[in-house]
Amino acid sequence: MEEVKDHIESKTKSGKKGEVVIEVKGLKKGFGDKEVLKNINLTVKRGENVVVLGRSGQGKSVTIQCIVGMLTPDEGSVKVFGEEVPELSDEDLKEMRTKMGFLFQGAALFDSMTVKENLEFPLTRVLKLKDQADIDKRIEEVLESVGLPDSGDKMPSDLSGGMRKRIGLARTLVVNPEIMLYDEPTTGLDPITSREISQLILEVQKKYKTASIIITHDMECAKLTADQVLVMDDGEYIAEGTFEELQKSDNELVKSFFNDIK
Ligand SMILES: Nc1ncnc2c1ncn2[C@@H]1O[C@H](COP(=O)(O)OP(=O)(O)OP(=O)(O)O)[C@@H](O)[C@H]1O
Repeated sequence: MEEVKDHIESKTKSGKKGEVVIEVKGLKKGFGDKEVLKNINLTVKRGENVVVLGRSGQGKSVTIQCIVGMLTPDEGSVKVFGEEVPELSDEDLKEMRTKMGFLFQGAALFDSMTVKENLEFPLTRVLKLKDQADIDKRIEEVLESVGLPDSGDKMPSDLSGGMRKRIGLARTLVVNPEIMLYDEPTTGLDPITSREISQLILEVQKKYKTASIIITHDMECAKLTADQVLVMDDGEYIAEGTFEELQKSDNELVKSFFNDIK
C-alpha cells in the first residue's frame, strides 16, 4: 500500500496542468554520414496531445528514442520533467521511464498469460506493488477505462486485433503514466476500430491528463486527437499548428497529408 501512496503522491506533486513535460531544443542526431534529425524543437505540456505527421523514414521514431533515452543526441537539449535526459544515470532513466507509457505498433501481449496476468506484470515488476486487493482494483479500473471490463480471464488469442490494442493500452495505463508515446496506434486496424482507438486516446488524455506524442499516418486519428500537429520533413518540423490551421496550409507536402480528409 505504501508504494501506491508514494506513487500517487509523486504524481500529484508534479502534476500541474499546462506545465511543460517534454522540451526538445535544437536536437540533432545522425548515424554515420547520415543526418537524420537536423533541428528538432518540440514542447509538450501536461494534458496535451501532439500529433507528428511525416513520410516514412523521416526520423519520427528516432526523435522518440532520444526522448526516452534509448539514443544519445549529437547536439541539442532533450528535457523530460525538467531533467536533461542524456545526463540521467541509469537508475534515474529507469525511474523516468516508469512514468512513461508506450503504445507501439508491434506492442505484443504475452500470449501465454491471461489479460489479467498481462496487466499484473507491470504492476508487480515495475511498480513493485504487493497488495493483491490494490492490484485487482487497478486492473478492474483500467479494463473499465478501455471498455473491456469482463476480459480479465481471456487469453490474448481470444481477442480481436482492436481488443488486443485496447489491452495493450490498458497495460500501459495501469501504471498511471504521465507521458504517453503512441507510435502508429491505429495502423493495421479497420476504419471503425481505428476510430475507436482514436476515441480512446482522447479519453485517456481527459482522464489521465497525460502529455502525449502521437505518431500517425491516420489523418482521422490526427483530426480527432490533436491539440497541436507537427509535420516532419528532412529532419525538421516544417509546419506546426492546430489541425484546422494546417488544413489551410499552402505547403505542398502539408497539403498532401490533408488531401483525403474532409
Ligand atoms: N539505430 C539506427 N542506426 C542507423 N540508422 C538508423 C537507426 N535508427 C534509425 N535509423 C535511420 O534513421 C532514419 C529515420 O528512421 P525512423 O525510424 O525514425 O523513421 P520514421 O520517421 O519513424 O519512419 P516510419 O514512419 O517508417 O516509422 C531511417 O533512415 C533509419 O534507417
